[in-house]
Amino acid sequence: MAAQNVSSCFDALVIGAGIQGSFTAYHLAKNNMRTLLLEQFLLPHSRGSSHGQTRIIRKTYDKNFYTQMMIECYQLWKQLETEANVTLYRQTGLIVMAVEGNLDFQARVRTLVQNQVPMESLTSEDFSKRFPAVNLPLGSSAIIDKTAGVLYADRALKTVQDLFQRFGGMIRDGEKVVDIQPGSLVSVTTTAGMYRAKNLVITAGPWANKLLNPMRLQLPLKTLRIAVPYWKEKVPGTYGISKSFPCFLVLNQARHHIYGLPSNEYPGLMKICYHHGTEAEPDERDVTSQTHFHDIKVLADFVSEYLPGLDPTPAIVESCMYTLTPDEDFILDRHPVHSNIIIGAGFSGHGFKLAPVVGKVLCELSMGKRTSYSLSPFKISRFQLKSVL
Ligand SMILES: Cc1cc2nc3c(=O)[nH]c(=O)nc-3n(C[C@H](O)[C@H](O)[C@H](O)COP(=O)(O)OP(=O)(O)OC[C@H]3O[C@@H](n4cnc5c(N)ncnc54)[C@H](O)[C@@H]3O)c2cc1C
Ligand SMILES: O=C(O)[C@@H]1CCCC=N1
Repeated sequence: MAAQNVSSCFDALVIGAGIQGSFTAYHLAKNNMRTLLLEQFLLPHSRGSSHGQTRIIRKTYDKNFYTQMMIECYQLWKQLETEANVTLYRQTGLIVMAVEGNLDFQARVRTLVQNQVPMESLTSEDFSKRFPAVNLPLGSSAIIDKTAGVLYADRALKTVQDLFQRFGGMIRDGEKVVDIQPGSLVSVTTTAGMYRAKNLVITAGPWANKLLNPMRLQLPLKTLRIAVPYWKEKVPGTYGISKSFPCFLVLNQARHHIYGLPSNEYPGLMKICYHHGTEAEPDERDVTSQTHFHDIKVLADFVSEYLPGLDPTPAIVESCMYTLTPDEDFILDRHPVHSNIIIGAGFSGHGFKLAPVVGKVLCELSMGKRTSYSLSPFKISRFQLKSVL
């Protein structure tokens, strides 16, 4: 269908069909808003932050507001599974490990206790009995967040997009937004045509600042290319989901956290990542192959120390993007000048599990409703901006 024939004015237009934009569009369509979701690439694609087969879901957070949001996220993920009759979540539990006395660890335990999340503290004897294939260094603490698990990410993204369309929403992929003209009706020009909408939501992942620049807004975002390595089990199944091996998170063992998921998506291979990367433009993510070198070395040392049942050389390395804010909290707010332009950005490598609630509050902002959560941790005004009109 040519863009010119598409209904000329929408209630809402969402730019970016990653998990945040897709969930926003889903909630808007469920609220009977005539909604268009625009995506620069043909779907599905692997250039942004939402691709890949799995993500961790957990209530373990150091900040109470995320744990509170996660309580509703679990319900909304469940609802999505029911609406689409698919399985998106598998409970595995999450081991959290840190050096004794680590303040981040203590904050996470407090938040779990405060919110009555089922959890268990493990002594080192308990630990080695339960997880004989993991070396917990002397002087470490460990807990299990029992409700944590794996989200099937690619399947989840497609499910949200399918349901959005089932609720009457329209997706146009392979259309890059090249111009935005603010106003009471926002005009959006793509490589294929022009659309108008009463409200615009920008959820463009690592491309957010490129879209905001012409509107004189630059958020303090860093875009990082992230290595996604898979490590081979010496004995297949040692760390397997079918043997109930959990996800894990090691706090600041290196400079940044290290996390892993049980072997599942590629049989015999376990995904273990470093919660950091190298600064890169999203369109240049793959131009040099050398920059994963440091992160892989950190992970290889970790694997040798903690997970002796894995070969410490990755079998596969994929890539993904993070968009970091300085405090690693999200940006969920209105454009400071154009109040019918809503921004969801800076998901800082931990936004997938929270997307059902992120989408809900971006929808609420767009519809002028009172938001279900306080958005003060997510405001643009917490930063000193260089260039806002
Ligand atoms: C390796 C890795 C592991 C992670 N692990 C976890 C985890 O375990 N748990 C967790 O909760 N989170 C995790 N995350 C984070 C989570 O995946 C991200 O926070 C989330 O996917 C961000 O989604 P997004 O929609 O903001 O961005 P994206 O997925 O990048 O979506 C933005 C979309 O906007 C489109 N776009 C941009 N510009 C334009 C334009 N001009 N016109 C049209 N379309 C445009 C892009 O093409 C893209 O599709 C991980 C991330 C990575 C990279
Ligand atoms: O959000 C998650 O669970 C993962 C693991 C911890 C660091 C970031 N992403």
